Amino acid sequence: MTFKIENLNKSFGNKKAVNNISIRLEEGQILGMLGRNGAGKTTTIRMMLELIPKDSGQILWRGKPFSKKNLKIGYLPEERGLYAKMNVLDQIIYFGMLEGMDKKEAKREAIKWLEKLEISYAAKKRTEQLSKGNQQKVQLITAIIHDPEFIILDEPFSGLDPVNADMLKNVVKELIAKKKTIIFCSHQMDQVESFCNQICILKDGNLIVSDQLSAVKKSYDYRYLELETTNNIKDYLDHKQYTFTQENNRYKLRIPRSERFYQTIQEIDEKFELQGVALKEPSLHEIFIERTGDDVNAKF
Ligand SMILES: Nc1ncnc2c1ncn2[C@@H]1O[C@H](COP(=O)(O)OP(=O)(O)OP(=O)(O)O)[C@@H](O)[C@H]1O
Repeated sequence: MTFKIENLNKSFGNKKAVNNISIRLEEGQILGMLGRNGAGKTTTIRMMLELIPKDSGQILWRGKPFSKKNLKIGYLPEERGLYAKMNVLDQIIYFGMLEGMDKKEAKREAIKWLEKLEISYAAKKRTEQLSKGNQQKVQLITAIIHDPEFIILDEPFSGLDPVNADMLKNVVKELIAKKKTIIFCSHQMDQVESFCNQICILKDGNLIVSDQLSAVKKSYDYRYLELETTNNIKDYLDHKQYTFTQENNRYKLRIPRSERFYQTIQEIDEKFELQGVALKEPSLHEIFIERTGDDVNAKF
C-alpha cells in the first residue's frame, strides 16, 4: 500500500475530532472522503498537510512520513486562500515557487494553465477582480502547477456554473489519467461516484466505511428493482408490502439483496405486462444517508 493513515487521532479539548482512523490507498487510486459537516474530514486533511499536529498515529507514503519533504503534494482547500490584491499571474508564480519551482518554470506553467482554463485575459488583473468561478480556476492552478503526485481536492466544483464545472472536471479526469493519487472531498455524491474507485465515510470522527466503491455497494443490504408498465401496479405493490417510489410509468422497488426477485417479476408481468425491468445497485447517496444515520425510508 503506497499511502497509509494508521491509528490517527486528534482532539480539540474534550472533542474527539478524529478517532483512531486508518485508511489505505494504492498509488493512482482516487479516494472519496465523505462525511457530514463536522465529521472530521478537514481535521484529517490538516494533519496530513502538517498544518496541525496529530495527537497520535502515523501518515505514510511509500513507508516514509507523508510530508512535502518526501513527495509533491497539491491541495485545493475548501476555504479558498488566494491573495485578493495580487495579480493572477504573479500569484500563480508565487505558489509555484513556494512548491520549489524556479520562476521561469512557474511562469511557463502558469501561462499554459491560464490558456487551458481560458482565463489568459485575466493574467494581469488583481485576483479580487475575477468572478468566483474564475478565482476557483486560479486556486486549482496554484494547487497543481508543480505537478504533484498526490492531490487533495476539497469541494473542487462548488459554486461553479456548468461550463466551468465541466472544464475543471476535465482537468481532474486528466489528473486521474496521469495516475495521480487523489483524495476527493465532496458532498456531491454523484461526483464522488463518477470519480472515485475507493471511498471512506467518517461519522463523528470515526471511520465507519472504508473500501472499494463496488464492495461498499455490494455490502448494502438492498438493491432496487425498476419496473416500467403502463398499468397501475401500485395497489399490488402496496399489498405485497414493498417499499417503492413511482414516477409516471416507472416504479422503483427496494428489495433485500437476498430476495429471489425473478418470481416477483414474472408474477407482475403476467398480471400487468411489464415494458421494462432493471436491477440497480444503490446509489452512493442512498448508502451515505443510511450509514451516516439518517432514516433511509424517509429519504427513499
Ligand atoms: N480548531 C478547532 N478547534 C476546536 N474544534 C475544532 C477545530 N477544528 C475542528 N473542530 C471540531 O472538530 C470536529 C471535526 O471538524 P472538521 O472541520 O474536521 O469536520 P469536516 O468533516 O471537515 O466538516 P465540513 O464538511 O463541515 O467541512 C467538529 O466538531 C469541529 O467543530
